[in-house]
Amino acid sequence: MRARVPAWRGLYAILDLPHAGGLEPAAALAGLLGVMEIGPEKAPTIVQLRAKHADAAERGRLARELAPMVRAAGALLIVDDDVEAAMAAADGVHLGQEDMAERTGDRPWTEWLAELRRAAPPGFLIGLSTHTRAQVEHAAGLDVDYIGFGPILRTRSKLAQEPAVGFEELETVCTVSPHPVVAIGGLGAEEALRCARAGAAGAAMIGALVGATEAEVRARATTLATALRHAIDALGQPPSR
Ligand SMILES: Cc1ncc(COP(=O)(O)OP(=O)(O)O)c(N)n1
Ligand SMILES: Cc1nc(C(=O)O)sc1CCOP(=O)(O)O
Ligand SMILES: [Mg+2]
Repeated sequence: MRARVPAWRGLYAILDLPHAGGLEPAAALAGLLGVMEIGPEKAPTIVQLRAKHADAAERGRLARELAPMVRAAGALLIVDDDVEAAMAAADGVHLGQEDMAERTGDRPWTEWLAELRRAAPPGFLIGLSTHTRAQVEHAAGLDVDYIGFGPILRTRSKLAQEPAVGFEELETVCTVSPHPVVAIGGLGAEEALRCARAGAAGAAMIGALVGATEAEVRARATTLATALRHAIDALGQPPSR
């Protein structure tokens, strides 16, 4: 089985704050979105706000500030970790295995996710990190919209990382997962294209999108987004929504 291809296929840009290139959040985001060159194939289709060092109030403020820019570009804003900030201002949330364990405690994940679905607006996206085949198989029974799978290669952007899974395992996971797969971890342009050819719906990146100026970020994001969309569409499966 191959998962359906979502409309948001392509570049999944992670805006990791504080920005490693020293840019303010809005400038880094403007670069990612390629403001002057927006077209469905030239910009990331998803931007994730990942602000691990911000407190809840600051994360909420950032999500409210950035959401209109992301939406004006025709993309979706996902907030990492923070369900409350995501529900208040964004189009979805991304949760890791540890986030889920903390949130659910002794409760079944299915039950907690059903509650989240009921509370969330229609179309709200829920993403879940997976790092092993067992986690992918567990996720298959969960009401999530996509899984992150990685790290594909070792990453410099996350200290506490799981062992690298590699491209062959990604290809298998893309075949067995009913959910669209977003590949993550250690990806540059070449690696992202390999992920697309392995069947990933998206390639998520932090480091490959960092630049010291807005123009530099824009050049990186535009090139990557365009190449990825072409590679994914070349597989020939029409997007489902
Ligand atoms: C698309 C995507 N995939 C995986 C992750 C990692 O989430 P998590 O394991 O919760 O780690 P943190 O990013 O929260 O440190 C992600 N953020 N996005
Ligand atoms: C945030 C994150 N999660 C990962 C996972 O394996 O779940 S890897 C990762 C870091 C991705 O950054 P870069 O593109 O710079 O390697
Ligand atoms: Mg997390």
